[in-house]
Amino acid sequence: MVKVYTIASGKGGTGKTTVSVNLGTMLAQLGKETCLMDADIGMANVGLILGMQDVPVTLHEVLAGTAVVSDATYSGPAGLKVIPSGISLQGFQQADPEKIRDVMGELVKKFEFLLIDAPAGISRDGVVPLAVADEVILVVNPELSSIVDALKTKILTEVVGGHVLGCIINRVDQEKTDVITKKMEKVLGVPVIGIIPEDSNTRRASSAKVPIVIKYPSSPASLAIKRIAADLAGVEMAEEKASPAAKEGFVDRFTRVLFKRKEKQ
Ligand SMILES: Nc1ncnc2c1ncn2[C@@H]1O[C@H](COP(=O)(O)OP(=O)(O)OP(=O)(O)O)[C@@H](O)[C@H]1O
Repeated sequence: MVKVYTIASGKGGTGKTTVSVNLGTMLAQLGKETCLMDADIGMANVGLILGMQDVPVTLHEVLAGTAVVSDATYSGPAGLKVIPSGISLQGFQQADPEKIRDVMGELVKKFEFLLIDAPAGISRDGVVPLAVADEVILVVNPELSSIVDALKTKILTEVVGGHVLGCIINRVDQEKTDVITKKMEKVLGVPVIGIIPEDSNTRRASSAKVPIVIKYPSSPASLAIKRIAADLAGVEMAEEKASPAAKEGFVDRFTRVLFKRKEKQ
């Protein structure tokens, strides 16, 4: 039986796409047939994060009725199947978000897990992914504005007949984990299903266009994402120790030295 999760936020930039890409990759690595669809059709990022920005057919064409789902499905890391959205404004204008229901109808026959990266904010194209999922997962940062916007998304999900499984708190200062968990559960009224620490390797992995769970598998954020994926997949995972931040690479070191010199001049 397929399980459909929509990864939503409310406020933009909370790490929704990072979580979607890495959870999808981990589920695939755990041997689950998994597909990630970028339903953020106005501000698509999945393709950019995975280096698929130049693919010829995207979800835009499928939602415009000029291509079929299989034409827009690509192989990603660890065997994850990816349906990226396009980045053109014209493609966005021609895409009909209501058609996501038809796309899902096809995908649910083929996969064990379908992850949908939803748009941030409250918009017409954002409502369908909230309504069609089995469960919605909110990705929220510890800041008040992020919590308030996540609460609005939770309420909207319920209004359209969807269900929120819980929230993932991303970019957490590890020393404040207990306080923030209690606060989040109280304000949002949903369980915290994962806590991902602030981790500079996230940005490095994103620049390299490789999911952090593959590029830096022992990094603190990777370990947190692996735990969430294992819980969703219902598999036991041995405890792994986080390794310190990745060593500075040659390019980083070169840039740092170069800029230091320039600053001194
Ligand atoms: N745990 C983390 N530690 C440090 N940086 C992070 C973490 N998670 C995400 N980021 C960084 O935060 C930025 C925003 O992440 P991302 O693009 O995933 O957010 P988003 O919610 O999908 O944004 P949008 O609303 O624009 O779609 C990126 O630069 C990403 O590398």
